[in-house]
Amino acid sequence: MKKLRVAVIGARGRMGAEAVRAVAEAEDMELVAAIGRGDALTELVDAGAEVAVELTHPDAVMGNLEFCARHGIHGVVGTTGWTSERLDELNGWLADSPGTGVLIAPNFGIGAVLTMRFAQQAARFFESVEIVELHHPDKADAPSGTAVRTAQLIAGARREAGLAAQPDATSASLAGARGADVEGVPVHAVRLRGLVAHQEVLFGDEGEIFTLRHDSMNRGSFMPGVLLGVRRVGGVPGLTFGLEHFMELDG
Ligand SMILES: NC(=O)C1=CN([C@@H]2O[C@H](COP(=O)(O)OP(=O)(O)OC[C@H]3O[C@@H](n4cnc5c(N)ncnc54)[C@H](OP(=O)(O)O)[C@@H]3O)[C@@H](O)[C@H]2O)C=CC1
Ligand SMILES: O=C(O)C1=N[C@H](C(=O)O)C[C@H](O)C1
Repeated sequence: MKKLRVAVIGARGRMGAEAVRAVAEAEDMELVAAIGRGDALTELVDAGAEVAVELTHPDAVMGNLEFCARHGIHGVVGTTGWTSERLDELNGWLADSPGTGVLIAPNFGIGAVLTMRFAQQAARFFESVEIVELHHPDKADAPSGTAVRTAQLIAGARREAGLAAQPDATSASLAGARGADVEGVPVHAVRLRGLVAHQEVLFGDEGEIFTLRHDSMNRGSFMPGVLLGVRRVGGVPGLTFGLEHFMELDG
């Protein structure tokens, strides 16, 4: 069997180290490069990497992906901090490199992807919704990429259903007390030693509260999603946003 030649960028980080282990143990993959800060990206080309798993930092991800796109190396990206401007730039590089695929997964956890899907489905039935995401205190970005994506999906479903803005009579508050406003959905970020990655989506209506909760108890929980992305990305040129597109959720 021909093995997929896979590299990890950010290999010495919390997620990167886990990904190095998962790729090395996968029977259909060969780990050909483990790139850390200060290592040359040309190692990817020298090693003949077909897919690069990118798990670094919002400040580093764009340079790494530009290099990969230029060299026809597919990307599986967990790094957060995505804006529409960044996605446009990435799409530009991919347009110049037809055949190259990039998957950006706000969350590789299967349960987290399902939470996002269920939240999207529930959104039109409830007047109010708020998101609480809870993470370890070493995380660089807030709110989490998962929470932003969840809020965007909920907001889109509310718009489609013609729902009005949520009720909120707050007229005096301390800055931040009502969370970040992501397309009309309040998102609250908790940073606490002992946590890994957790999210609650709270829906409310008259006399009824509906809560969706997902907990990643360790970073091994993300690895089945990472490996799924690595196996599938080469067959899907261009940008794919969200692991759900590789999970056949609709059939
Ligand atoms: N999509 C998902 O399911 C998940 C996504 N994440 C995201 O993945 C990213 C990484 O998270 P995590 O592993 O916890 O973070 P860490 O800080 O533990 O790891 C990041 C690693 O990337 C390295 N790094 C920074 N810049 C570069 C660069 N230019 N080239 C190569 N390596 C670089 C860092 O080196 P140094 O230590 O020297 O700075 C560090 O080793 C974050 O954006 C996080 O939000 C995390 C978990 C799950
Ligand atoms: O930094 C993390 O740890 C995580 N980052 C991702 C995010 O921002 O959503 C995914 C998961 O929540 C863990």
